[in-house]
Amino acid sequence: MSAAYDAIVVGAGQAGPPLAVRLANAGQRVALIERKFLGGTCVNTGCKPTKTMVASAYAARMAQRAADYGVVLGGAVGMDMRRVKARKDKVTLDSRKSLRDWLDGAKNVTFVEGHARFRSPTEIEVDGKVLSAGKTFLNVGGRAVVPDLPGVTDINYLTNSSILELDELPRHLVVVGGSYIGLEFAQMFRRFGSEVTVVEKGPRLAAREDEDVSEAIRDILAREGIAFRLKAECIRFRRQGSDIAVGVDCTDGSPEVVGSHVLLAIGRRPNTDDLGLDAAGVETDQRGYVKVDDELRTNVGHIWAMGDCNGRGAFTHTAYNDYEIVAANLLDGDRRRLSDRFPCYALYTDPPLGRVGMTETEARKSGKNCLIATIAMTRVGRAVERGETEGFMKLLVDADSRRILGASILGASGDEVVHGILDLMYAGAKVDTIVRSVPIHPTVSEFLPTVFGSLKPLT
Ligand SMILES: Cc1cc2nc3c(=O)[nH]c(=O)nc-3n(C[C@H](O)[C@H](O)[C@H](O)COP(=O)(O)OP(=O)(O)OC[C@H]3O[C@@H](n4cnc5c(N)ncnc54)[C@H](O)[C@@H]3O)c2cc1C
Ligand SMILES: NC(=O)c1ccc[n+]([C@@H]2O[C@H](COP(=O)([O-])OP(=O)(O)OC[C@H]3O[C@@H](n4cnc5c(N)ncnc54)[C@H](O)[C@@H]3O)[C@@H](O)[C@H]2O)c1
Repeated sequence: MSAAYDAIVVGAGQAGPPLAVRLANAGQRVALIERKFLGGTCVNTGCKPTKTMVASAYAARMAQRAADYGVVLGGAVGMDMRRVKARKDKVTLDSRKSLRDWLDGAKNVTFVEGHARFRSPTEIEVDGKVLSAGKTFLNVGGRAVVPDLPGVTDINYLTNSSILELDELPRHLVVVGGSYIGLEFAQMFRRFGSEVTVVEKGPRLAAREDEDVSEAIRDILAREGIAFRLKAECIRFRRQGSDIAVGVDCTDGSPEVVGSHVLLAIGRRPNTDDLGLDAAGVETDQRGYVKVDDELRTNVGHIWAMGDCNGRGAFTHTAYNDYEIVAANLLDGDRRRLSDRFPCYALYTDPPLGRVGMTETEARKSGKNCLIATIAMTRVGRAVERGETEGFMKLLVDADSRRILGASILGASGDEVVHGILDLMYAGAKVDTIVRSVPIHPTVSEFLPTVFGSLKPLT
């Protein structure tokens, strides 16, 4: 028995549900298939739970620093990890429920629970039931990489999913991987009161960023008491009583770090290995990401791939934008393109790093005639008033076109401030526009005209 639809959407992450509803509202019969939780990674094991816990960690930090602000607390600051978890669970469950309510209210969308696998280019099997459709949209996301490192199967390691289930405080959390996921969890648990060591195989943290940004992030986190073991080449694990010994073989320091818990945060892989893509003839690259064109179409004309599984973005906003691109082209006659998008994201350490466009390293490699300006957050009045003066801003401009090339804003509200720059880039405006703007005082953003006004050649 096979059920026929106009469209099948596989995966209810950030792109699948809105596309299913748009197609259904346009009169198409749509099946939306999800094997686990509505909302996918972001809602259940990614952005939402982590940023909710980052908020708890910020509150803990402010309580620990209360005396700096003249606030007298009744006693020592402590954590109730069960309440931290309960708060996080509520935010996640509320979000999942509101998505469920929205989909329940959508006409023409059939929600199918189970694991989807292609049987042919137009047929998908879910728990023995076959669904067919003229168009299929993949939104299957990704999962944590579990490396094939010696001893890894002998220990109880944590990933970004299982660490969210902890309702106790790790005595010593060893975080393997010093990038976005690792650093957010490292700072969070340090603020909750754990001893934390970050083990990174590369020579620096967040290696996609400029070296000065990586250094500043490391300094900020080290001042909070996080230990780092960089250039950790031969990582291996062994049990030591109830603890876990992580072999790091760094060039200096002890060859082992012994912790009570280990978090693996060494990257993500797409959920495309168990999707039967061969049966559909859909091509992937060497790492398993589905190959797509500028409109997110795969090599099979009636199959599209959106979100993390296409390797063209790794964020919630890029997955959602993929939905917008597909919907615009299919339903609105609006030729939106992947190549219209500027890279942008934030790292939610505190202070956060807001990023858009090129890094300084990329600007140098571009061969363009570039201008650069920087300012330390110690010079930003609002940051001083808030007692949050760590970090700096770095801005890059094309000297010939006077268009903004990129920005790294590591500092108080850096994740928000960067949007003023992002908006100008989308507007195609010259930097002179912002130099003449009159911003509100006192804000962190008010320094943008001043900094853009002090551009120097990038030598
Ligand atoms: C710890 C962490 C923190 C993050 N923080 C941020 C952040 O602050 N900001 C940000 O922008 N991004 C963040 N991200 C990244 C963000 O979560 C992802 O980029 C985003 O969720 C990708 O959405 P997606 O729709 O592509 O896939 P997903 O959200 O992963 O959804 C895919 C869905 O498909 C389902 N699925 C997979 N295979 C099948 C199948 N065969 N059959 C049926 N269903 C299937 C899965 O169960 C899942 O529900 C974070 C990620 C992590 C891990
Ligand atoms: N704020 C955000 O938007 C946010 C937050 C978290 C995650 N994410 C998304 O999740 C994705 C994955 O993040 P991630 O931090 O897991 O991966 P990543 O690919 O960004 O970084 C992995 C890190 O692990 C290191 N590494 C790799 N193998 C190792 C090994 N064997 N031992 C030690 N270190 C090793 C790498 O050198 C790198 O520094 C990101 O690309 C991002 O898109 C986004």
